Amino acid sequence: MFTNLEHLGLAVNDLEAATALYTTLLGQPPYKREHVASEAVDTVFFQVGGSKIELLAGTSPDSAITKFLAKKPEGIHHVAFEVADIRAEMERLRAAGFTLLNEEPKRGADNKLVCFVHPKSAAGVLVELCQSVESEV
Ligand SMILES: CC[C@H](C(=O)O)C(=O)SCCNC(=O)CCNC(=O)[C@H](O)C(C)(C)COP(=O)(O)OP(=O)(O)OC[C@H]1O[C@@H](n2cnc3c(N)ncnc32)[C@H](O)[C@@H]1OP(=O)(O)O
Ligand SMILES: [Co+2]
Repeated sequence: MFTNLEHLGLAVNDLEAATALYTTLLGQPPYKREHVASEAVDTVFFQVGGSKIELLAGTSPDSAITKFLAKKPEGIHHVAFEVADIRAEMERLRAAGFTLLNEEPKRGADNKLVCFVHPKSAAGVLVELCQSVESEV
């Protein structure tokens, strides 16, 4: 079951400049900065009510964010939903014909297990499923 819009992922060229901008825009500082080596990204998280903004910058040429920004302007990169049971949701989406970008859940940022759905099977939106690690059975 999808339980919440967990975060909006924004791809940015200059993480420090974007962090300063969003600190002013949101009127609050980020609550977390995290490097995710497996994705070759640096992330900065802001909490906005029940949702979050995740700023992402690529840290290597083969980072998905670097590749994205080589072809597209800065902006919305993905939408992430919180799920109660990521494995069950992956099975459900596979059976429904969605293309998943990873076979198994993988460690994401912010203490989450994550999986991505290809934008081509989600009406042009890169969708991320997130399950809190603490809640993993
Ligand atoms: C996990 C840490 C953190 C977290 O929250 O926990 C993150 O969120 S990390 C986020 C970065 N990691 C990822 O995005 C992993 C999943 N992404 C991928 O596997 C690729 O980026 C992929 C498959 C979506 C695109 O791969 P690639 O760029 O090599 O392919 P193309 O450029 O050929 O794109 C194919 C096709 O898809 C369109 N596209 C690409 N990226 C996006 C996007 N973010 N949103 C919407 N559409 C996207 C692209 O335009 C191409 O379409 P076409 O019509 O053929 O031009
Ligand atoms: Co994300």
